[in-house]
Amino acid sequence: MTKVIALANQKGGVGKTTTAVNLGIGLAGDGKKVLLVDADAQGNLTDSLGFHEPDNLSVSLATLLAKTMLEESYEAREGILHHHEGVDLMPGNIELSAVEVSLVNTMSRETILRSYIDSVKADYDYVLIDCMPSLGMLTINALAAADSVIIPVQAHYLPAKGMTQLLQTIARVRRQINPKLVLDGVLLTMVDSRTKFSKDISYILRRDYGDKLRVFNTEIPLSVRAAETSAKGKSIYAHDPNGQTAKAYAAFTKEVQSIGSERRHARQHQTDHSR
Ligand SMILES: Nc1ncnc2c1ncn2[C@@H]1O[C@H](COP(=O)(O)OP(=O)(O)OP(=O)(O)O)[C@@H](O)[C@H]1O
Ligand SMILES: [Mg+2]
Repeated sequence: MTKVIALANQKGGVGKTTTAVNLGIGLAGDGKKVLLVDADAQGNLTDSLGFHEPDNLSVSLATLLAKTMLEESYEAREGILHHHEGVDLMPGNIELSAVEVSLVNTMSRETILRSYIDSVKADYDYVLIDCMPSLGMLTINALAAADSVIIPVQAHYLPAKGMTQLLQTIARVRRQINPKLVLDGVLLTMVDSRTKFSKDISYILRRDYGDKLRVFNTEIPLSVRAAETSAKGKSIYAHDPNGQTAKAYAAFTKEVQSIGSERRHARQHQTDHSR
């Protein structure tokens, strides 16, 4: 079964896109079929995968969302690009801004992205949606389309206030649109292990939220090599295979895969006991 994961945080620059790339390519390296969906008008995910002029693409997510809204038909694989490290990409670009505006007056405005993803997901084990830094309609659409959410948090800032708002939005989407939505957890990114501040953030997150949500064991280190990857159009595994960040993203990829099996075991356990 396909698992659809949204990478969301309305705070900008926390590592959503970098995580989408390296989790996606990490999963592909483990033999999974992966579609990355760029749901951000900045087109950073598309750019990071080497399609450096996303605004010049003739078909992108905006095209297909517009067709979905108008109930026009499209080819199942229309617009899907392939990256040489083994993942597919539904690119995004500036046209998503216009789509986001027109969603407001559309029927089923929260579930247009879900309809699109439902039409392509059978080909994939994982669909990862890279959200934009806002809690607007496109992010709501991503949460409505997802089975679970991963929240990257940059270890430089105390996330307290923004986190509460994000958790409330997730809870509201779960109540009103997508009851099966779960929060997989929070991923600490850009962790500078030399500073006490990074350690404090990690400690505070685990202390204040640890009983309500998973904080992934893996922390992504701050590294210039990670920051270089988007310009190169490749993953950290290709750019700096022996570095700490590649190791961390590989470990994080394993953690994400283990969540599915934990849940399956828990369900199995429940059904065994209810027999
Ligand atoms: N582990 C890391 N160490 C150092 N720099 C990083 C790391 N991860 C990401 N970066 C850099 O930090 C910046 C923000 O990362 P990224 O684009 O992944 O965040 P984002 O949450 O997707 O941002 P936005 O909210 O704008 O979409 C980028 O320039 C990226 O290259
Ligand atoms: Mg981004």
